[in-house]
Amino acid sequence: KFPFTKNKKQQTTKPLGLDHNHLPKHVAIIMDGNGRWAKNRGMPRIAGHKEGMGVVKKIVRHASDLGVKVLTLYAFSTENWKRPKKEVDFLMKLPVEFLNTYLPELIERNVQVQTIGDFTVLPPHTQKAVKEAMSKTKDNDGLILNFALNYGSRFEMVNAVKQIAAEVEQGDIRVSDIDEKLFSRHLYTSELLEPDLLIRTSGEQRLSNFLLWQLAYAEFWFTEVYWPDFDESLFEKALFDYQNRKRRYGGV
Ligand SMILES: CCc1cc(N2CCCCCC2)n2ncc(-c3ccc(F)cc3)c2n1
Repeated sequence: KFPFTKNKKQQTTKPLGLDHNHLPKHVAIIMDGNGRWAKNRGMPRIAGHKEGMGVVKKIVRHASDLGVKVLTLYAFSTENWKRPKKEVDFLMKLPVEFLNTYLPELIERNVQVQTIGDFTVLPPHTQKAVKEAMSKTKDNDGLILNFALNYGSRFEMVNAVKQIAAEVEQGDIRVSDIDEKLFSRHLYTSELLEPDLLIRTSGEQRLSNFLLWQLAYAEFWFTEVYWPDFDESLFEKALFDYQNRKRRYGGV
């Protein structure tokens, strides 16, 4: 007799906790809501960014402890240059401050710092701090902590098209060689696994020109919570929901 339950719908027990053996390998996060968080408290926007940086440290620790392989954080988009100069100057100091206080722990945790985005237009002090972190952690094989800095997905994709067109023009490749794999290899993320899960805070349900090609098959998880109020338990809830979406309860 088939093990069917009385009623048509398959009844299966839903796991209670996180299955540490089936975590998403690559989690991407749009850390949104820092300005609104500050505004609601009558504080300047930069206070929200500052608070948000503390949450980055907490979530990096937790992702590293859980065994997530890659964590990509949208820290600065190409659109963010339109913010007031004072705010942009503040934001451009955050990588320096973050690494001054946290690089030793990242090294101890075997974290490898990487970046995606058009790096060369960042201020020299920002570039210097991030380059130092990348070189000091390049041999680590723990969590890959990947910061999207001055990143824009459409710029990245047009850039790839230009590179590929130039390779065809030079005769390095033929048009018939161009396929999805070759295109992916011309993106900033060429060495990375594609994201399995995208998390976005503050209730916005948009991609905002983030990893448009790479997120083609990712699960999207949204929360109303502003990034400064995001924490380890919400992070685990996103991973738990991801696991329960990927599982099919008896169905195909
Ligand atoms: C360049 C703008 C920016 C903004 C920012 N925010 C503000 C916006 C989102 C909330 C988080 C705090 N963070 N937080 C960490 C970094 C960081 C970047 C590179 C690196 F190597 C180490 C740390 C960061 N960078």
